[in-house]
Amino acid sequence: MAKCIKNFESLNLILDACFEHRLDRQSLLIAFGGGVIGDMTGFAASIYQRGISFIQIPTTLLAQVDASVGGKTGINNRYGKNLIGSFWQPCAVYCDSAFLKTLPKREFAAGVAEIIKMAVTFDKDFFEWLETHDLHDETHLTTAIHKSIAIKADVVSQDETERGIRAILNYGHTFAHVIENQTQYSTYLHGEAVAIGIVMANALAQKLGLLSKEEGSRIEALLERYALPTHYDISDPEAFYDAFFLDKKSAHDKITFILANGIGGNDMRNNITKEVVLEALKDVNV
Ligand SMILES: O=C(O)C(=O)C[C@@H](O)[C@H](O)[C@H](O)COP(=O)(O)O
Ligand SMILES: [Zn+2]
Repeated sequence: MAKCIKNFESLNLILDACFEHRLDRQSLLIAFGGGVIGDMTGFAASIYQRGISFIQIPTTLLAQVDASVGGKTGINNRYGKNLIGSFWQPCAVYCDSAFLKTLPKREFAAGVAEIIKMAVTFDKDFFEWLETHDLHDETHLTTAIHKSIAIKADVVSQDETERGIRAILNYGHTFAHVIENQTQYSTYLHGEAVAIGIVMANALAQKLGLLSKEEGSRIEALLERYALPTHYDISDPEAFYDAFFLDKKSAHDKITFILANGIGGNDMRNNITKEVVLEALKDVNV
């Protein structure tokens, strides 16, 4: 699976190629591929000779609706996901839905998970539209891509470096990143881990009275309609909990959880006790 190449070794290969081809500060890198390629190319562009331009040509659904937009770049290390990186905006993002025609089913579903993420946290009407429209239909897919990019662009334009509202785009990710790291980026695609993370975050939101059981079930049903995984066996809840502290949203020993506040709403909480979090994890670990 591609995520295991998002590391220092691959980054070095890109930088070496830049030097070998004598790229200069006027040069331009083109990230042509999925989210991993975009994240690594963007990061290389941000540090090569203190920063050169790059453009994104995303070829997966996940990269088109999410990863290519907003300028988050980076790599993973043994401590966790995307822990080394930069904010570096592409000078353009070109999305062509023709690339999606040959996308493997799992890759397609992984992108849908990020679309659902945006609908749940920002747009109830969009969520209800997703419940009644099949994204395997090309016209519906195009509508969903436009809508997701619009939501993301709106959020990023308010908070480019994630000091506030942009963190909402991390709904499901606090859990997903731990799952991805624990499984060495080789079991789940990023969007699949996000789908599981959304269900875990929803269990927590339900414990806090932010989300009803019925709303949680609707979200889970929509994820399952695209054959996305919604369950992960947590073998060691304490270790799972401890891993949250490496999340970039945690500060001063406090973990910030991004939660749905009803469908179409969101909330950020950094005062949830460990006991409540562990209880929520227990609820989904059956
Ligand atoms: O663009 C954002 O902001 C996001 O959080 C989008 C996420 O879907 C994406 O996976 C992002 O790379 C996660 O960022 P991170 O800061 O949690 O590593
Ligand atoms: Zn993501």
